Amino acid sequence: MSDKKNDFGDKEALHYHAAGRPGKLEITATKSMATQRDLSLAYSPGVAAPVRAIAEHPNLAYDYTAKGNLVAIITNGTAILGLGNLGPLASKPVMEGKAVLFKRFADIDGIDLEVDTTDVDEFINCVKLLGPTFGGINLEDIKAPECFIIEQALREKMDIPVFHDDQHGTAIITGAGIINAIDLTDRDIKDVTVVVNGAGAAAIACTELIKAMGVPHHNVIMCDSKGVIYQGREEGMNQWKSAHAVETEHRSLEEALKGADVFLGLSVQGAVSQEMVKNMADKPIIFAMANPDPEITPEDVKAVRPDAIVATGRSDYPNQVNNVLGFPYIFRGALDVRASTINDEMKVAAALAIAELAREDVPDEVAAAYTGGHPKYGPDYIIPAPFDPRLISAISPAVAEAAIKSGVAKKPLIDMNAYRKELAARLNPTTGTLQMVYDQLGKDLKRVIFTEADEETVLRAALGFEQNGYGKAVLLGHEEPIRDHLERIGHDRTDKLEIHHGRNSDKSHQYAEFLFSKLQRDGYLFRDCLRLVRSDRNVFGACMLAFGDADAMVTGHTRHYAAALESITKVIDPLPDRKAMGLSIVVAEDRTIFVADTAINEMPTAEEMAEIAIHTADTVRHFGIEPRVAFMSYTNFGNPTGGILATTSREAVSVLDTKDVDFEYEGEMHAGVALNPEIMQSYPFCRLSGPANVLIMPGMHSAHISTKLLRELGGGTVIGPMLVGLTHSVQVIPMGSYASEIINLAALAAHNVNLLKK
Ligand SMILES: NC(=O)C1=CN([C@@H]2O[C@H](COP(=O)(O)OP(=O)(O)OC[C@H]3O[C@@H](n4cnc5c(N)ncnc54)[C@H](OP(=O)(O)O)[C@@H]3O)[C@@H](O)[C@H]2O)C=CC1
Ligand SMILES: CC(=O)C(=O)O
Ligand SMILES: [Mg+2]
Repeated sequence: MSDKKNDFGDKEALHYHAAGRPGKLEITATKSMATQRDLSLAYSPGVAAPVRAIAEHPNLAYDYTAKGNLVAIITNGTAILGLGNLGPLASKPVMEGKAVLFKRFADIDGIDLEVDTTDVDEFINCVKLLGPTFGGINLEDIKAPECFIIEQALREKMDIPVFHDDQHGTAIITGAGIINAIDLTDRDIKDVTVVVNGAGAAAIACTELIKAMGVPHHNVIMCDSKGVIYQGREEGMNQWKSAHAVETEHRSLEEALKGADVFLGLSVQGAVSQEMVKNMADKPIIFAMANPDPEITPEDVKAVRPDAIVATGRSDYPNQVNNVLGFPYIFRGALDVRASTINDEMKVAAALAIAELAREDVPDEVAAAYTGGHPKYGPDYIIPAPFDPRLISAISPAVAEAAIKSGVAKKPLIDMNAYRKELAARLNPTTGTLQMVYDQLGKDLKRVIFTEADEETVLRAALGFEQNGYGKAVLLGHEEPIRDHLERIGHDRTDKLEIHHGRNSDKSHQYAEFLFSKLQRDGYLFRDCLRLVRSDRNVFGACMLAFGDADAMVTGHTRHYAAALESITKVIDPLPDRKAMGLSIVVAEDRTIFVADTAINEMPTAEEMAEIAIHTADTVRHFGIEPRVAFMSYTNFGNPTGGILATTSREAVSVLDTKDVDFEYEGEMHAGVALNPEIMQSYPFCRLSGPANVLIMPGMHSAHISTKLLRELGGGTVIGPMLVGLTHSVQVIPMGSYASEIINLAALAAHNVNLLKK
């Protein structure tokens, strides 16, 4: 039984596994199988063509089958986590779990194979014979010392990567954590003394890696179930343990831990007591990694050693040192360059990439996935969290690059930068949609105002925007809180930042005069305008744009959309013949859809809807997407007749018919017809050549509600609403946006500057 740090019990865990379709996996087809023709292509006779091609050129299996993205997670269940030898069938939930992690974190298709034998040769033969099916083999939870023999033999016999996760996956993450824990406690790796508890698969591999990283052999004492492994010991030994035997007086874990700097636990629950950690050196580093329950809990450590850095293998404590941080990404990199093996160079590259990533600022999405505030490199954050979306683009390219350099890549990558972007887009389709925008920004840096820079989230976004090379961040806000946040975040280049506030700006008078010239006939006095410029950041920022003191602006983190817009439009006019409007971008797994008007025109007339469609189509083209516009309704082509909302959508189509537009449009229709090609086939006269990618809504309520629903229910990532149709580039973010969402809109704001010039 666990110590119940988690908030669920065994009953809930069992229900989770049994609910709906039992287990955690299913297989889905990647090709259409809707018609007789599809069947002929996928199976007989169509399948004969790839069969012959592969028979002639075996490498074509990577082009015509799932092999290249398919990894087998293979075990015999002899060391299931720290639960021991419970057999192959009982190990299935863990192996299915690993398959899910492969998919979730690296888009790799994993399949679990539980092999019913403890005979080493039988196991080796079984796995070897399965070779043609897979792009890689992940061995899991096979006990030592058999695992060493099995892995070694399979590496020699197979031409695809074979990787025993409990050995190398664990060693890589432990290595990364140790690098950072040593750094944070001001130690030198050559001086640290280490006690390793456990002498099995994980412990031996971790010990080998930390020694390769610089910990001297004689500074490491290894213990197993019989105590210290000292030179000359005979009981319970094997060649792998002997390699780590040292000359020492110590015979028990308790004795070995006296004065030790580091404890690495890869054994069983409860193997370490509070008494033992009390006697360790100052600022001890304690990695209690037995799963599911550690050798000692962080609470028990902290009660007696508040100065300790503690890590466990679990996700419900800080510092999760678990191989989930490694194996998905290591295989991703190896598969993508068709590496024949995963060698030491690739493992070291992975460890360094992980250690490095922990020292960078943490994005809000990661912070939001964990309770306890925004993690910052330090004793409680020595290693990135598994939900960190940056892991894939940090680790996999490092592994791929090391494979290429060490000569084991059969398909070297040409463009590492493009690969990094592709990886980021693979798990977060938003990145793909915005990539073109980001690519263009790098070539032409714009000055973008962040109006609420004294809000920490906005400040992080501004710094991230600048650090990523998207443009120059111009900060609006009170200087003192901005500097306080910067200090807390650990930003050390404050001298390079440009901070403004209307209250102490020498431009305020000039801006107020300009504003007065615009507003005097609306009853504003000069002093009203001066007050606005000094106190309303949206007015001040908009004036900066009007005077060319900055190129674009992003605002709205703490003010309602309408309120922010009201201030902005006091200064900035709509474009001639254009309507200001809000355009939201919904990035779903397999497509990107634009929805308008999500922000400004509450009940557009038919003419206004047509206008919104024209401007949206124009904007969509700037994203490199050919618009297919659908006018939305709850009715389809006049059936049923419907009320004002339906008829307005229908009339908007008629209005467009009278204009000479160069994009596809159709309506009125409901969302099913617009987005589902099979339903659309029921209306053969429909002029759209494919599913719609621009949805023009009959009112702001439906536009707003539908995009918010998608955002909350997880049907897609929603960017925006993006404000279009003003003479200067301004974006108003939804209140309380994450830093990454602010960066996206800041990037769009910078990108739109050039569109306005066209
Ligand atoms: N956090 C992570 O990412 C990972 C954690 N682990 C954890 O590490 C542990 C070991 O896994 P693995 O190496 O695969 O298993 P193995 O079966 O290969 O090794 C188990 C080792 O633990 C030793 N052991 C058992 N009881 C004790 C004890 N009371 N004191 C000291 N040593 C003991 C065994 O000693 P002996 O040789 O005498 O039998 C053996 O050397 C498990 O708890 C597992 O969950 C493993 C992989 C990854
Ligand atoms: C994490 C893991 O692989 C184990 O505990 O065995
Ligand atoms: Mg394991």
